[in-house]
Amino acid sequence: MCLWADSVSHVKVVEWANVRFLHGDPTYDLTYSDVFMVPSRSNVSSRLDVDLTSTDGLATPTPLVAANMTAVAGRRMAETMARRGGLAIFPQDIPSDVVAESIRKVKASHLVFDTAVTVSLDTTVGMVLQLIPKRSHGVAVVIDADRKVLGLVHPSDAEGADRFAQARDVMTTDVTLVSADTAPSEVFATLSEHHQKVAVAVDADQRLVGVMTPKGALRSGIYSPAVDHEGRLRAGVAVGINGDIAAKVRAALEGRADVLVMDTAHGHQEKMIGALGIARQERDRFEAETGRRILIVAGNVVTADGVHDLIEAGADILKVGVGPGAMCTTRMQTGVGRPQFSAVLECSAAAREHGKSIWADGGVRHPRDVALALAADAGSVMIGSWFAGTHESTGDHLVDAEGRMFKESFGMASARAVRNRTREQSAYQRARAAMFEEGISTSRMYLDPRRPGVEDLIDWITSGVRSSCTYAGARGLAEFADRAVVGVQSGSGYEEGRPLDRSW
Ligand SMILES: NC(=O)C1=CN([C@@H]2O[C@H](COP(=O)(O)OP(=O)(O)OC[C@H]3O[C@@H](n4cnc5c(N)ncnc54)[C@H](OP(=O)(O)O)[C@@H]3O)[C@@H](O)[C@H]2O)C=CC1
Ligand SMILES: Nc1nc2c(ncn2[C@@H]2O[C@H](COP(=O)(O)O)[C@@H](O)[C@H]2O)c(=O)[nH]1
Repeated sequence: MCLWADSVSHVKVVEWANVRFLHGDPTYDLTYSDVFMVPSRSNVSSRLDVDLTSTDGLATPTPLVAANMTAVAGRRMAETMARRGGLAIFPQDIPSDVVAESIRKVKASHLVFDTAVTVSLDTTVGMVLQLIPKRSHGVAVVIDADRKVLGLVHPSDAEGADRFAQARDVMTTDVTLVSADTAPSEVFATLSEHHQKVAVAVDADQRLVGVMTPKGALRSGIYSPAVDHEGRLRAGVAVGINGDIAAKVRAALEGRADVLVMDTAHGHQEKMIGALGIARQERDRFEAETGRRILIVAGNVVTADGVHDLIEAGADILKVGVGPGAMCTTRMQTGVGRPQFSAVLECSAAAREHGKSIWADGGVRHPRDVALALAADAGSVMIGSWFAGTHESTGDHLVDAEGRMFKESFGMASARAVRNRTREQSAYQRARAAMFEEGISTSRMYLDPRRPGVEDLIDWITSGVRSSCTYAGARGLAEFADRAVVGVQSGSGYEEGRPLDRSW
């Protein structure tokens, strides 16, 4: 720790770990809400000049990871996250053959066009309306047995129709068809010209490839997809620390996982260290056979000691965060955990000593939280509950008494998740395991009507982070962590920054 004068802003700052603090060394641990960043002189003249490539060794174009939670990460989330440059991690509780099949589908998806919601001519209107919200593009494509496009159903087409009417009765045949190699900017122009909301891409045999909205076309010009060695979308898989670790790791690797997440609540325990040793062995064997090196993420930890021990045991990236999660009861139940900003700061510095990095896991509720985690030198940021409230999360759409759409979420250490995870054990063992719940079993994650899709949230987050980088004068995330100057604020300081939607 040292005192020094900042050459740009001339404020006295203190270097603590990897971030510079205004006004000296904080004497207690901090959450994201406790801190703010001050602007510095910058020569970055456009937010689009900022490169958001993750600094965690995976080098994904967008430093965001959808958490390995059953209510969050499934096939649609994985595909959409990767198309926009991030990642999703399939949870440990899903059988490995199901995960492998989901990854196969993710890797079969188009890099640019979104996978369509498809129905046949005789699908009932009730079913069509249930399927449309599974994706953000807001339509169902009617196809025949050969995947040839017959029409489109918009929710408005089905208004007033009997639920047992069929897609053929309500579909429109006024479809903007484009070839699958059309540039997104051209798709955008065509849609504007025809006043259409969605273009349908087809191959040379007129078979459906995917769909694109004007927003999707814009996004394709901003984001690069996260791709594997074959140019296919990437996805990760989580493995718990119980049972046959070698078999589970092998199944994940053979199922084409691009990153392996060794995951438990208390990552700094001997059982994790043993499990990591096994995972590393399997990973190295896989590399020798295939030439593909898969990075291992391990956690969760919140101390430098935890970081050092897990890196020694084989971790390439550390998952950091105990108790900040929205579904989490750990802190209230055990008193254990650590305010997340300080946990990220200390653990990222410890990991960098080994040339490694961390993921800041949990507690993110606003774009600013992601920016602060990256300023504290997280390589990527993992988000669970916030993403649970989107079209692409795994849950069904539900509607409350006021007509607001929500999805149900739950913690991975809740009684509900524990019951699921221990389903092959005896009733007695399951009941005993469920006594140790550290998460909530049901919660409502409302879809934000302005940002109902995970891509809307990614846009919101990344535009915030790009802007944070330019305020700090950084063109990339390593530079951002280097240049960010952080201050500690009071509760009223935080409150002052919140927008007001009505007068006071
Ligand atoms: N980031 C966080 O703050 C937290 C995250 N989670 C998430 O919940 C999911 C389930 O994790 P987990 O409960 O570890 O389940 P796991 O199924 O991975 O089991 C954990 C194993 O570790 C043993 N263990 C020892 N001490 C602890 C402890 N303090 N907490 C938990 N297990 C302990 C358990 O034994 P025994 O059951 O006999 O004690 C069990 O064998 C994971 O996805 C995890 O990331 C859960 C809690 C906190
Ligand atoms: N203590 C618990 N932590 C949990 C549980 N389920 C998930 N998690 C952790 O939260 C993050 C996601 O945080 P969020 O704020 O974005 O929702 C996740 O990755 C886990 O580490 C739980 O039941 N108990």
